[in-house]
Amino acid sequence: MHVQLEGAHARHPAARPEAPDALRGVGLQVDAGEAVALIGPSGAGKTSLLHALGLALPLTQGRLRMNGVEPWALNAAGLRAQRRELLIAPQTPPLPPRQRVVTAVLAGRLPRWGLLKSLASLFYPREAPLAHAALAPLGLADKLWDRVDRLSGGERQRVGLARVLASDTRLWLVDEPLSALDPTRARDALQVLLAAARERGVTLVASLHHVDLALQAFPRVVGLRDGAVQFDLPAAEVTPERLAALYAQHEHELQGPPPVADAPPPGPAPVPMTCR
Ligand SMILES: Nc1ncnc2c1ncn2[C@@H]1O[C@H](COP(=O)(O)OP(=O)(O)OP(=O)(O)O)[C@@H](O)[C@H]1O
Repeated sequence: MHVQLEGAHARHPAARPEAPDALRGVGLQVDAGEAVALIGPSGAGKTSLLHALGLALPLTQGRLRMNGVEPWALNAAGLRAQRRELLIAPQTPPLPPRQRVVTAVLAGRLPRWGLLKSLASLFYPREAPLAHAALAPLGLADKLWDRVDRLSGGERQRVGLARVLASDTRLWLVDEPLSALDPTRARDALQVLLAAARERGVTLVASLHHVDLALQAFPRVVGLRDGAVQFDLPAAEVTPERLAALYAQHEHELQGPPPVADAPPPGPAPVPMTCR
């Protein structure tokens, strides 16, 4: 899907009146099948930009076009149809505690399924092979029938990515997909995501706190700060000087998130023993 933002301003409904807009005049054009990384310090507007592209945050000024169509000018049914073409993957995937992994992954298909098929899938997930195929490249094939609340944080995050792989949408908007993964898993998961998007011609826009990974893996990198695009360049042209300016006063974020220990979920609470 081709997406184009011009002079985009947006603010969150709950923003304090004196707070500046989350997006302040963003211009961005992404071709069908292109992969773009968003980087920038905390509060730069990366999530807001993904939500604006994902029709979850309306523009207060400017224009958004998707395949030449202005989605916010459509009627409610048209807007719903446009939303079915895209998937927003939040940093922490919303996974109900007792849900099975297979059901969580197949949720990536829900926008395409009718109500009956969606409900039936909750009780009898017929498309389990589809979920299995999405989990396998992320190293989670053996977790298909596990409960999500028995997974570690990193496994849950990879289930969120498997949900993206299982969807058949044309635009993937992925918000910091690697925060709970160790460096090797993060690199592998990113390669899986990029390869799948490339093979299927899906447009991929991903925000990343791992600046090194963004520069290594993505052909094009957009630097955001204070709700505006600071640079939009091929990764090879993003120099240390540009990064230093982008992260000025936030230098510690340039190192990426702190290393994670992907601990298994906490076990059952200890049972108190009483001695007579
Ligand atoms: N739900 C909200 N309500 C009000 N203001 C918000 C909300 N979410 C974000 N903002 C504000 O919008 C601005 C941009 O935030 P955003 O979350 O898009 O940044 P970000 O670059 O994704 O940050 P991070 O890297 O920390 O996730 C910030 O000033 C933030 O305080």
